[in-house]
Parts: sequence; C-alpha cells; structure tokens
Amino acid sequence: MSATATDHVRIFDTTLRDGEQSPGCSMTTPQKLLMASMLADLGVDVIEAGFAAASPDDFHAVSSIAKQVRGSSVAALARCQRNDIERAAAALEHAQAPRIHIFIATSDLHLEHKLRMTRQQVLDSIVEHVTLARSLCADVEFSAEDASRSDLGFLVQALELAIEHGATTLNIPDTVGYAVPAEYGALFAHLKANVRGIERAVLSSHCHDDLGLAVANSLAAIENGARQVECTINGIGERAGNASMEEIVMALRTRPQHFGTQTRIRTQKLYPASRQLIAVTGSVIARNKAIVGENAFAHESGIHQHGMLRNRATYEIMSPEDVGVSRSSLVLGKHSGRAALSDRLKQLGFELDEASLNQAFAAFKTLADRKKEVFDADLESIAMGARGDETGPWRLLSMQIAGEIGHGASPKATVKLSHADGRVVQESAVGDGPVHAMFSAIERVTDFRHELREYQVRSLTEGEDAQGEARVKIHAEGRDYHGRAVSTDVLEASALALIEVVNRIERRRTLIAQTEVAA
Ligand SMILES: CC(=O)SCCNC(=O)CCNC(=O)[C@H](O)C(C)(C)COP(=O)(O)OP(=O)(O)OC[C@H]1O[C@@H](n2cnc3c(N)ncnc32)[C@H](O)[C@@H]1OP(=O)(O)O
Ligand SMILES: CC(C)C(=O)C(=O)O
Repeated sequence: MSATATDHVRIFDTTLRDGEQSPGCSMTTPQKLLMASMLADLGVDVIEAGFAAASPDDFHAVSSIAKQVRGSSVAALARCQRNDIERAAAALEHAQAPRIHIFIATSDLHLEHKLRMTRQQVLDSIVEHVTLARSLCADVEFSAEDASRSDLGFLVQALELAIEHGATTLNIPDTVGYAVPAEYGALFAHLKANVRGIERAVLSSHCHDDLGLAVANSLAAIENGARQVECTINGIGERAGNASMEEIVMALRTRPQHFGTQTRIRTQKLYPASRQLIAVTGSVIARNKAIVGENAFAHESGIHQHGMLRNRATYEIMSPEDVGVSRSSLVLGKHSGRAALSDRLKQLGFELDEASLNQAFAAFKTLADRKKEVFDADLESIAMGARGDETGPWRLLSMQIAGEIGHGASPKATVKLSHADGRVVQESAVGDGPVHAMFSAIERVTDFRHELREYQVRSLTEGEDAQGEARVKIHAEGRDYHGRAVSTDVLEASALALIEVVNRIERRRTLIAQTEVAA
C-alpha cells in the first residue's frame, strides 16, 4: 500500500522496544511474544519488536516475533551502523511485513557532545545507511532523533535525503519531551509544506512525557498531518514514558469531528492489553490513569451518581465497554447519595420503602465515614437491618425434620412454601444433618441451585426462649449473597435466612427482566 493510499492514523507500538527501556519493564522473549500477539489482535499497524543488535536475547525476541506475528508489520530498530542494520534485517527475515527503523540524531547538541560528528557527516551517514537498509527491506523508517531541538533547515535537509534514498516513513521524535503542542504541531505543518518528496512518505510522531505532554503533542502532530503515531500501552517508556496508546486512540474516537481521522485499533481490547502488560511487567499504573486506570469509569459522588443513573452521558464521555471495561461502577462511599444507594440495593434484591431507605441511608453514611469503600456485604447487612417484614415471593409455611440426628445419620426434612403467584409447594430431602436436609428441600421447592459458602448460628438473647440468629453466605449466579434471619428456633432461622436470599435473587431477576423490557 502506498504511503498516501489511506488517511488513517497508523499505530506504531513501541511497548516492546522503547517501553522496555523503562526501568523495571524488561520482558523475556516468551513475555514479548505474548504481548506481540495481543498487539496484533488489538490491530496495531506496526509492532516495534526490539533493537536486534543490542544483545543475543534481543535478536532472539525480534526474530521470534517476526516468525510468529501475522497481521501487523514487525519493526526492528538500528543505529546508522552497518552491523545494526544487518542484524535487524536478519532478525526480520521471516516477518510477513518487515520494517527496518534506523535513527540518527539531528540536533547540534547531540552531534557535538554525543555523536561527535559534523552535520555533513550525519547527512552522509543518512545516505549510506538508508540506502543499505532499503537494499535489505522494502519498508524503511527514518527517525531524526531529538528532532524537536534540531535546527529546522538542517532537519529538512536530513529528511529530504532520507526520502530520496528510500525511507517511506519519517519519524520526528520529541526525544526528551521538550516540545509543547502548538510548537510541535507547527513543526509538522512546516515539514509537510517544505520537505521535498514528503508526499511519498508518512510523517510520524514519537513523543516522550517528561512534561506530561506526550499525548497532547502527538495529537497536535496528527492535527498537522502526522499519519503515524509511536506510542506504548500504559505509556511506558524511557524516563517519564512515551505517549500512551489508549489515550491517543480514544481521543481520536471520542472527538471524530475534531480530528477527522481514526486509527484501526479494536478499542475493546485496550483494557485487556493494559492488564496483560501489568501482569507481565508487574509495573502498576495510577488508579486515575485515563482510559485504563481503576478509577477511569468509577463515580463516587452523589451528584454524579444521580446524574449517571438518569443518563450516563451526563458524566461519561465514552462508554467503558468501548475500551473493554465491562461497565462503569458507582462506588459507594462517603460522597454517595440516596439515588445510588437505592439503585445498588435494588440490584442486590432489596426494594425498600421510603422510610426504610432513609434508615438505611443514615446507617450507610455512618459506616462510610469510617470505611473507604462500602461493599455489597455491608449494604446487605444495612438493608436487612432497615427492612421490616420479609417481602417474598417465597414464604415458609411449615417445616419438619424426621429421623435420627447425629454422626452417620441421614435425617429427612420436609418443607412447605407458598409463592406470591399462588403456588404452594412441598418437598422432602435427606441430608448429612438437619440443616443440609432442609436446605436441599428448599432448593427443590424453589428450583434454585446454590452453593453454601458460609453458615453461622448464634444466640442473640439468653434463656430457654433465646432468639437465635442464622447467617448464610450463598454463591449463586456468579456472586456471593448474604442472608440473615432470627427465630427462637435456629433451624427455622436457618431456613428463613436461605429463603431470604432466594427471594432477593428472584426479585433481582424480575428487576433485570423489567429493565430489559423497558430498554
Ligand atoms: C532515543 C532512543 O531511545 S535510542 C535507543 C536506545 N536504545 C538502546 O540503547 C538499546 C540498548 N543499547 C545497547 O545495548 C547498547 O547501547 C548497544 C549494544 C546498542 C551499543 O553498546 P556500545 O557499543 O557499548 O556503545 P554505547 O552504548 O556505550 O554508546 C553508544 C554508541 O553508539 C553511537 N551512536 C548512538 N546513536 C547512534 C546512531 N543513531 N547512529 C550511529 N551511532 C550511534 C554513540 O555515539 C556511541 O558510539 P561510541 O561508542 O563510538 O562513542
Ligand atoms: C529512536 C527514537 C525513535 C527514539 O526512541 C527517540 O527519539 O526517543
């Protein structure tokens, strides 16, 4: 495909090369292979697999990725040195779409103090090494390292020579994260207008985050003609990191009119890719990191939660599902209000009247002042305390235990329950003990499969007619439910605690069904 055949923004992912240059982010070859296949699946256009001449291990990683990855180009970085370029070409031998990426600095600072070369020597080196790379690979990218601090006239000269000798992508790195958006954008506009032969190449940005401007600078480059951006998952990279892929991709997607161009990334895979990188490197990200941070779609304050419940667009500019996060969460904490509490309680199967909700809300605020986050189990306890009578649909009419009780015995329980729809159902079951037998019988009556995770009974009062409390933790339909009931008979309390949970789950199912019908 010619450089100008399409106007989409190519994503050049350098997680495995520049990303790996972040201290603490080294990856083994199998880890790199895992990440590379994830990147290909994500839809990145180019995977920079490494710097083949850096070490035998790097060579092996690049060549393994080149052999295995299909669907994305695979690039290897090389200095303007024959050996580097030949090693890159050798490592890329089996790639479906290989790219040699060569670089040399163009700023006077780097020329004088690092390379100890004159401008003319750098120009000669570009000619020699772009020509060599092109003789070994049809796809050659040239990077003018420290471009943003280079003399503009000299930079134009260097880029023109690179195009003339076969480079098809011209990368303009802000190597030390020094540029600001207006300036970096203007640099691209100038190059687009003034570099001879630029229409034969794709202009590319490569931004570092030393001033926290890597993404803003990349977007300014796109606004001014860049059609490749170099970036990394989670923004990892040398020093403060590189531009973060997920932020660039979602900025283009969220503001299509503004940018007028898109990437080909499958955005639903952004969050899984971010999690996989964290798992591989052990390098965590800030909770508030845009797009993929733990808090990116979490809403805590009452006014926001109230707005979200009415219409998500009030406080969300993109949907979490679009980046692979299953749903936004209303985190219940000290800043939450009644709307969010009532919504979460409904999801847990509690329909509270206004007085009970007010009582629950007061208890919730007291707890939230003491705890950073209030969990579902806390809410269940609060709701159970606030609610008056059991609200069905199942009601216990009678229960009987027959047979011996004790080691090796198999007592039989018979329970009779009524349902709000008019049914009266009786079932029996045997079990290892009376509670087991009774829970099995209730399971038969309600036709509801569950797994008992925890069961506790305790005495609340003293004496022969002491009140016994039973608590159950049930795992059903992918989550845990807590139930509690009180009776002078602990077996009855146990049955009521289980029925309490069964009822909540049934009410929750009804609520979901009603919501789906309404939607
Ligand atoms: C901005 C960037 O991210 S650039 C990429 C950074 N990545 C890496 O450095 C990859 C890991 N690097 C390495 O493993 C090693 O540095 C190696 C194997 C590449 C080189 O190691 P050494 O040969 O010991 O050189 P060393 O790292 O000390 O110095 C770099 C040399 O490359 C030269 N050099 C730097 N950039 C270039 C370039 N683009 N083209 C040609 N020569 C270059 C330097 O002038 C220096 O040369 P000198 O030794 O003659 O003074
Ligand atoms: C080699 C180039 C692309 C680079 O990593 C930089 O300039 O930061």
